[in-house]
Amino acid sequence: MEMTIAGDEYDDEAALAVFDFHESRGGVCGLVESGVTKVPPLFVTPTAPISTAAGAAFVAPTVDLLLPRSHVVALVGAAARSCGLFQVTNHGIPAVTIDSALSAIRAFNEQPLAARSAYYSTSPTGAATYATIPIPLPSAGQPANAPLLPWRDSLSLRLHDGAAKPDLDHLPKACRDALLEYHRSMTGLGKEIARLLSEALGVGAEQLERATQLQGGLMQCHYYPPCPQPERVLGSRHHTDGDLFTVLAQDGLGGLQVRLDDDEDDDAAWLDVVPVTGALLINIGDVLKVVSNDNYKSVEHRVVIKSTKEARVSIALFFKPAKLDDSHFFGPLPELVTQEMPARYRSLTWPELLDYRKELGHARTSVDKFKL
Ligand SMILES: O=C(O)CCC(=O)C(=O)O
Ligand SMILES: [Fe+2]
Repeated sequence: MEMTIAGDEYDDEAALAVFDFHESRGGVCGLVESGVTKVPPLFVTPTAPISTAAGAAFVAPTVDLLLPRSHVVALVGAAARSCGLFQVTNHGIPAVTIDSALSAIRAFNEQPLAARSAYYSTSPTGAATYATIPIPLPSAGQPANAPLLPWRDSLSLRLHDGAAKPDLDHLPKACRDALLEYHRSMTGLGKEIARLLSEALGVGAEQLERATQLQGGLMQCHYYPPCPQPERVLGSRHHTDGDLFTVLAQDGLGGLQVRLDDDEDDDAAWLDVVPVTGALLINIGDVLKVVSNDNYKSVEHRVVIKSTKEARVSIALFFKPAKLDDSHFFGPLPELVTQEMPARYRSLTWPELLDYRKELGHARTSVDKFKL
């Protein structure tokens, strides 16, 4: 029986099917290993088939971090203003660190089910959880317009400021050392990106450095298995990231797409982000859109599945807002609020933003609720 999934609630049958899927604890990879030739209904996009063939290609603006600093700042600023996405090269992270981390994620996902299923959990707590994370349903009564589950298994690491040492013992052996090394190497780069984005706003490098939580945070290691019917699924539904910025590493397969025009609602507006060996992508998120008082864009993106044979791997490291002067609130930087450019947003907190995103099912490029 075909099950259609639309509207804003799971029906009983769908809820049961999702439950059974999670009970298998093997993720989408488990389905593929069991030899499915047809995508199960839970994963099918209710909209028209996705065009997964090479669409219009988009090479993200490239910033060579070894250029003179003033050039780098200008390039970062232009990219953050025009599209909210850029890639950095000569970033100082050894290629072997990135490659080892990507390989380790592959190894974790491709080990026998019994080894990976020990980490399977849909509740986002603890140092490491592995799951096919359901696509959030909007609670505001809008049509979901998305499958219930993405064609993706994610290993989520929650790494605190080095304080939570015991937690680290719970990280899976198959990938622990490589992922910790990758994570460690990112603190310096995160700081540098925050400083560059800050300078490019003309507010001095320290402003965003202070506003960004540079240690710890959430690192999601994504594994997108091959799919027998790629045009029927989504690796990730369209969304903007909620944080200040995200550093994304990926292998060479491709599948990440961006939509640069906010008003455009048609499938043809999606552009294939061309993977560039050795480069790291920087995605501007909703918090920075607010803090920059709309000087910067938070880019809408999604992931489609490109291959019936090969799995894609990526790592998203999210830099979220830090507590500033004992306050949990953030808002447009005072230096960016002028008579000509009044504050576009009121102050808000990170949990407030997360709640609002949940309400929308993460679907909109929007921090509208906080607009003044
Ligand atoms: O896998 C990717 O390329 C993107 C992942 C992503 O958008 C996210 O984790 O927020
Ligand atoms: Fe994202």
